[in-house]
Amino acid sequence: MSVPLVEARGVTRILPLTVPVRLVEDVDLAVGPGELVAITGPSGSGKSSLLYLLGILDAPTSGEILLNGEKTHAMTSDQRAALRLRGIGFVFQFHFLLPEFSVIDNVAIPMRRLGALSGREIEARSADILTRLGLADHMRKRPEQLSGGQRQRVAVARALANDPPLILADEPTGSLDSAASEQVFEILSDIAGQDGKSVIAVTHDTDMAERMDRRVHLIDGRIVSDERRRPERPTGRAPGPGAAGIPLE
Ligand SMILES: Nc1ncnc2c1ncn2[C@@H]1O[C@H](COP(=O)(O)OP(=O)(O)OP(=O)(O)O)[C@@H](O)[C@H]1O
Repeated sequence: MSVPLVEARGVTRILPLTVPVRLVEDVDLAVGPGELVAITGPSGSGKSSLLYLLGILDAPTSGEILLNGEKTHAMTSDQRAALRLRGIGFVFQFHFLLPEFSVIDNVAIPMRRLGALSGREIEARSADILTRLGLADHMRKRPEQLSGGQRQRVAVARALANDPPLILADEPTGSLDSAASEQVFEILSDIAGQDGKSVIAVTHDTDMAERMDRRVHLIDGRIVSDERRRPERPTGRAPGPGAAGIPLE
């Protein structure tokens, strides 16, 4: 792997409570473009904590997180927010769509915040992403008019809005039935395999984890195994438009 898209180097996160809580301990992890990585482990093993650290939503107590080779430790919170907006798409177990907005307007939110495209371009791009995710007939609906699986696909579409090279998903299929889970899995798999994005997903679903390129298993905040099922994708492959690096501005 040349420069990993996201890297944790010796990352430890301790919550400074009266009795300090060790969430993540001495984690080294490097993920390259096009990799589809499962983070697994028992409940309370630190999976979500690690994902939030990789997504610079939280900061390590010691060690460092690098995005596209850039150290994030010394960045201001504004710089981190800008980096997240452009460089990282998040998908959570619960979709967190805005109920008063239409599906297409929910997908447009990150693009409007970024302010790089015109209103017409935003509308066209939102429609393209939703069409790709099989939601062309639902764009003008409100989230409440959709099934759980459709809503989660809208959440994935929103995560893709600014074409980030990194997608972080926390139990993305945790509240879905098996058919809807399969659809979301296929989409995440395509985002990695076809678009060349790095996709890291926390999951309790061992069957799904087995089908990913790589499985990182945590116990008590430590990585106890890191198994690659498929060889690393050659770095020349894939990265689609905007996926080659994370712009810092
Ligand atoms: N704010 C907090 N205060 C106290 N303990 C916390 C806090 N946040 C997390 N923890 C504890 O830290 C540990 C790791 O939590 P984390 O949510 O990362 O685990 P997880 O593997 O994602 O769990 P799950 O599979 O149940 O979602 C757990 O034991 C959790 O209870």
